[in-house]
Parts: sequence; structure tokens; C-alpha cells
Amino acid sequence: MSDEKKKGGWFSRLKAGLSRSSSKLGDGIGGIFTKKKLDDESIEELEDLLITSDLGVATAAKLTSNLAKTRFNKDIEPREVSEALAADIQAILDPVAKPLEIDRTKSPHIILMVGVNGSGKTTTIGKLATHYKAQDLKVVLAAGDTFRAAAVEQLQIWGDRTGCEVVAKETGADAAGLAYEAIERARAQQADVVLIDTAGRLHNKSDLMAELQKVIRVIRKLDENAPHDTVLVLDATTGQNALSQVGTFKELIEISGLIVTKLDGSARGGILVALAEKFGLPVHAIGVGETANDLRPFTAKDFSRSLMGLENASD
Ligand SMILES: Nc1nc2c(ncn2[C@@H]2O[C@H](COP(=O)(O)OP(=O)(O)OP(=O)(O)O)[C@@H](O)[C@H]2O)c(=O)[nH]1
Repeated sequence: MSDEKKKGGWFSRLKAGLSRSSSKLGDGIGGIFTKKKLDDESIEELEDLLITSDLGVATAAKLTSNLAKTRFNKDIEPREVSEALAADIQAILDPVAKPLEIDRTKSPHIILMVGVNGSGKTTTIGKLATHYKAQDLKVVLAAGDTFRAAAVEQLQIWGDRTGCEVVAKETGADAAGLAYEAIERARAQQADVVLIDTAGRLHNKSDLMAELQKVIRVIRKLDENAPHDTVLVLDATTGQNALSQVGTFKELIEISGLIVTKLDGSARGGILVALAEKFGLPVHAIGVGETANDLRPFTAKDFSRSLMGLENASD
């Protein structure tokens, strides 16, 4: 398949995945700007729509005032509003769009995956493993969510599916020791990548953070720069709560980037814009479904146009 065709396919999948968010915004904008000028009333309605679409209060104010700068008191079509917003959103997202690339010289490149229970960590690890295998990289999976037997089984299924070795232990085993062993295994077989799953819930928040800190401390005995990436997985359907999750994790461990999942199941795609404005952390990818191919690369232009329900400008 040519690159262009492949890109077209990605864009339509992304657009389909984001359809709940884009129809909320598109219908809202259509409703506000039917035979309407950009006046105080419509600006306020637009600002409310952007806030309820999870873009955040500050971003909503910034986007509407930008629009008002050039169009105030002028007739405006819904499409012009969507195009102007997509361009501004793209400018906000451009600096954070950054794929999670593997440095083959690290052998192995160690990625710690963190996030609250059910955010989609294990599924995302399976999707990343599929993606890296397709690049001919050798991948080892560490079933570090030793707190939940089902999480270990789920990772094992992804391991079978992708042909990646899964390092796992019995429920309740020490997660840090398991991560250490997984890295040793990866070194022994000259693997390129180790993806470490972690628990999303222990008895309480401080237990969870202490466990993550211990995992990091222990794997640094093998490689002082490990983990090379610490990716926080966020469930988009939690909306504004995703912002407080970033705050909580960032306080205690160093987060290097984000992956936002379940965008297909919610009208809350705007949360990516709020996250970018508030934290400026790299966004590596987004999840728009449960299958291996539903982890999409995060690109500012495609995402902002899909979010506003617009076609790809290069189509
Ligand atoms: N629709 C949709 N579902 C997703 C996506 N990512 C994950 N899921 C589903 O969300 C549920 C939870 O995902 P898990 O991967 O088990 O989440 P986790 O963070 O590992 O959860 P714990 O193991 O409980 O810590 C599963 O049913 C996944 O199939 C996505 O992008 N879209």
C-alpha cells in the first residue's frame, strides 16, 4: 500500500474513532452559527460548548477570543468556525505530538507503563508490542501488575498473539523483582524493547506510588538511565479527571509522555487539548478501539481536523 493510501486509511479510522467528539462539536457549532453573527452571545455559547467538550476553561477562552479578534460582528459560517478552531488547536497540539520511538542502541529500551486501574495499560502494551514487532524489533513484556491475576492473563494473551515473551510470576509477587528479571531476560536474548506493565490499584495511593518508585529504583541497578520512558496511560472517558491523574502521578514519579485511550467511546476528545495546554507533556499515541490496529499515531493536524469533523486538508 502506498504511504498516501495508508495515511488516508489512518485518517478515516481516526475520524471514525473521534466521531462522538466531532459530532458533539460539529452539531453544537452548526446550531450556534446558523444565520448568526459572531457576537457576544454566540461567543459565549461557543465558549460553553468548548468547555463542555473538555477543552478546558482557559483554552476555550483563548480560542474564542482569537476568533473574535478577526471576525467580531461579522457573519460567519459554521465551517469557518470549525476551520479556525482546528488551526488554533493544531498550533496547541503541534509541540506535544511525539511518537514513542525505540532507541535500538539502548538494548533494551525500557518503557514503564503506568496509570490507574482500567485506564487501558495492558491493552496499550499489547498494541505497542504489535507495532514494534511489525518494525522487526524484539520485544519482552513484563507482567508487573502482579496484584491482579486477570491482568497477567490478559498480557499473556497479547504475548501469544504477538509472539513476544512474557515474564510473569504468581499473584502478589514483587513487581520490582519481576521487572528486574524481565530486563535480564531481554538482555540475554538481545531484545530491543521491554514493556513493563504495572498495577493501577493497590491498597491506596501511597502504596501504589511507593511500588512504582521501588520498580524504578530496582531497575536502575541494571541501567542507571532506566526507565527510558515512563508513559502514563489515561482513559479519555474520565474527562477532566485525567488532568488530576497527571498531577498525582507527576508529583511522585517522572512522567515522560502520555497515551490517551478510549477516545472512540467518548465525546471527550477535547481533553487532549486541555492536557497539552496544562502540562505540555508529549502525547505518543491515542487509542480509538480495542484491537491492535486501534492505537493511532498522534499527529496534531490529523487530530485537530478529526476532532472538528473536518476532512484531511491533504486529501
Ligand atoms: N473502546 C476502547 N476500549 C479500550 C481502549 N483501550 C483499552 N480498552 C478497553 O478498556 C478495558 C481496560 O483496559 P486494560 O488494558 O485492562 O486496562 P488496565 O489499565 O491494564 O487495567 P488494570 O489491569 O485493571 O490496571 C479493556 O476492556 C480494554 O479492552 C480503547 O482505546 N478503546
